[in-house]
Amino acid sequence: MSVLIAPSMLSSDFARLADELAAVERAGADWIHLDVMDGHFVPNITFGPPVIKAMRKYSKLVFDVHLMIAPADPYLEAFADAGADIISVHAEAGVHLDRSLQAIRALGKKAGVVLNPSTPETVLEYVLDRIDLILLMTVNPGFGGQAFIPAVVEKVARVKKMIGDRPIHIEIDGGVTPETAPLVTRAGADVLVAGSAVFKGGKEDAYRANIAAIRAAVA
Ligand SMILES: O=C(CO)[C@H](O)[C@H](O)COP(=O)(O)O
Ligand SMILES: [Fe+2]
Repeated sequence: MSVLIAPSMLSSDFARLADELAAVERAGADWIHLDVMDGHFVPNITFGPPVIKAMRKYSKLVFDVHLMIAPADPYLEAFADAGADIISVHAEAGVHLDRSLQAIRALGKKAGVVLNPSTPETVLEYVLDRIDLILLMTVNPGFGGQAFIPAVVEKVARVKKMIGDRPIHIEIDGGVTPETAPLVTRAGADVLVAGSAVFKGGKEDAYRANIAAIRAAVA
C-alpha cells in the first residue's frame, strides 16, 4: 500500500505561503493539508476561504481542508468555491453529520469525517457510504507540534476493519514523525499529515529530507 504525505501548512511560514507551497511540492508532498480553526471549536484561529483561494493559485496538489469550525455547514460552499478538493468536518462539531456529508458531495467535493482522540469510531457506522476519507486525530486539535497519542493506534485498526473494501482513505493527523508513522500505517492508515516534522529546518532541502525520512520509515 502506498502512503501519501500531506504536509500541514499550519507549520509553514504564513508570511510566505506561496513560496512554502512551491517548496513543499518540490520536496515531495502528495497533498496539502489546510487547518481551518475558528477559536470556538478549537482554542486557536488560523485562516478561512479567502486565504485558501489565494493559495489555490500557487498549487495544483490536492487541497485537503480540515475544518475545525462549528458550525461547519454554513461555510461549506465557501470552502468548495475557494478550491478545496477534500472537505472534512469533525463528527463532534455538529449534530447532523449525515447532512453535512451530503452537502459536501453535492458541492462536487470529496467528503471526510474527523474524529478527536476520545471520539469512538462507532459514529462512522451509518455514514460509511457517504465518505471518501476518515481523519483520525492523534492529538487534540488546535495546535501543531503536540505529542502523538498512542491509544489511537488501536482505533486505526478498528476503523480499517470497519471500512472493509470501501475505497475510503484513513488519514492520521497529529504528532506524525518517522518514529510514530509506522505505528499507524501498520494499523491501516494510508495518508499521513505532518506539520512540524515536515517544516522543521525552514528550507526546501530540509523539507525534502524530512518527507523522505517519513517515507523511509513506512516503506
Ligand atoms: O490539525 C492539526 C492540529 O489541530 C494539524 O494538522 C496537526 O497538528 C499537524 O501538526 P503536527 O504534525 O505538528 O502535529
Ligand atoms: Fe489538521
